[in-house]
Amino acid sequence: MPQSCTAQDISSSSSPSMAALTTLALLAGCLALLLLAPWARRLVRHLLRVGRQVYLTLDVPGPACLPLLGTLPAFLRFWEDMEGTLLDLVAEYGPTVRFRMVDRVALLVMHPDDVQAVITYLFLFSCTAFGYTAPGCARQAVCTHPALVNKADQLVRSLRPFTGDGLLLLNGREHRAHRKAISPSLHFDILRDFVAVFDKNSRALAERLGKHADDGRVFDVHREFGKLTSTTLQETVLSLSEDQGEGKAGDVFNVVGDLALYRGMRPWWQNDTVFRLLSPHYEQHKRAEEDMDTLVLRVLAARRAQVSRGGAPAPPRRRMAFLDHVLRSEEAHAMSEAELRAELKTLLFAGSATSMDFLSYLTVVLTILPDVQARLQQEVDGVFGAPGSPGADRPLLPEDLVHLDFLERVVKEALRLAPPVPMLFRQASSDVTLPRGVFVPEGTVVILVPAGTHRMPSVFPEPLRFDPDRFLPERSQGRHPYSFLPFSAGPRNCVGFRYALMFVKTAVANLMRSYTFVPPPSGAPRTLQELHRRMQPGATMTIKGGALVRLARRAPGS
Ligand code: HEM
Repeated sequence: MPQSCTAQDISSSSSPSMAALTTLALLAGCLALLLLAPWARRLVRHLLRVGRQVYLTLDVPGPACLPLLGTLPAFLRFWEDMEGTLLDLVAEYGPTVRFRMVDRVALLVMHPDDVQAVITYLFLFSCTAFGYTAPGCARQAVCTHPALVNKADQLVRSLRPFTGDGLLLLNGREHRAHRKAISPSLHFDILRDFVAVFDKNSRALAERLGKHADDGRVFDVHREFGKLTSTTLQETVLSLSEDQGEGKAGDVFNVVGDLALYRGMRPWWQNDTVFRLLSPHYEQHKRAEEDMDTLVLRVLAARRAQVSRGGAPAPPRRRMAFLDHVLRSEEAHAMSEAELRAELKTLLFAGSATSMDFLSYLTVVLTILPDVQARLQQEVDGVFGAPGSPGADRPLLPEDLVHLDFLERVVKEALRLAPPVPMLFRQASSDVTLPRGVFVPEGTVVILVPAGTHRMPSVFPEPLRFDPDRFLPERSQGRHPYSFLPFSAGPRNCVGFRYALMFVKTAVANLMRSYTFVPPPSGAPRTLQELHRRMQPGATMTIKGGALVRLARRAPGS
């Protein structure tokens, strides 16, 4: 009779293989579940993508990686102290530096050849390697390659709640369409009309500053420039007069910039639910979103109604605000209400913090370099007459700006040394090789750092010296066209760069007509190097502790 097997036998004879099978089945089940869940699939895909980025950029030099965190601490250190670390990074690793963040690889790109490729989308690559040879081309050709045209997705996610999908964040066809609708409204002829507003508001600022000149006390000129910039933008973009506009708009834009960067830099705050439940900044974030909406909603609704009724008289051609131009343009009719709102918020945000921070930086530079300030005053007096002379008080006209050559060079040199937008973020939508041979895998974030490009001694000799005359035409000849990027370049350059230059020149000229900026007796930076150590990168570069100055009235005939 065959022996029956006992339970004991079963467990002892088959337990190892059964246990292994069960474990395997469980694992396979979990894996299948994971792969079926969309979020799990996304996660696995993302990890594979990042792994590929890491592997294919192993030969690009960069700081050493920590387990899990990668080079995030090194990147945040660089972010906190760009002045102190930028040149060291370049000296150690060269003009392309690789960072490995928690969830992606980022490459800092500073060499003008590579910069050109990134922002003009033109790539020099070996045609034969792609099995394609351009007519008349033996090995290399300039080919249009849109791989790096898109903004990095963290930037888009962190700024979108505030501005919506405006020019700064849009990609591809939508970007081109909006750009086409908006650019004509910032045309040179229209900007000439805005000079009257720039002049009126900066003279009002000069008047307000009189009290500081009289009491001789130290004050933070950044707040004043905030008011000047936001009032002027609201007037020229939305057609709001000073008392209709939102006086605190400048503060809102600063907060928005800081919050967007704070969130964009920290991968753990990317998820909306996590940010809402856990972040100490959520309430502030929500308020700032509401403030941005409030700024444009009221005006846009009223103006749209006017235009569609057709009854409201068009504002006189002179002083017509940007919004009035856009609403009357054919392209804008194709834009939805939400798109138009996003563009208005984008223009106000992009134009405000950049201009006010730059004016503050330039003013502090003038306190440190009295010779430059004296030369500026001399030039301004040559155009308007010395203080107290007949006509010295006349309004500034667009024609005057053409004669302020030295001022233009001072502005450019200040933009070179401290470009207000510290980093430009792009993300590779496919694999691409930069002209100097660095391979950029799909998904990699490419960060242009204008301050790094602007300090390459091969392009700007003695790069740390403030020398406005390096922008004289004879000294600019032969300079790489993509070595000076305060407004970026190419099809995604700053749409407001002419506006910004005219506005800044008008404001500085009007202040120089009446005042001399003087350094505070103590606690202020005494050298450019000290000033640069205090520059704090955010969405724009601000001065830690504010732009502290004193003001002295210029004596008649001085
Ligand atoms: C000193 C002042 C300014 C500086 C340094 C500056 C700099 C820049 C830079 C570097 C970019 C490119 C950003 C990127 O690629 O990520 C940019 C884009 C932009 N700027 Fe400015 N900007 C200034 C003033 C203004 C003003 C006054 C306006 C509006 C009136 C403006 C509107 C814009 C817009 C809409 C974009 C997005 C353009 C696009 O992607 O097509 N900016 N700006």
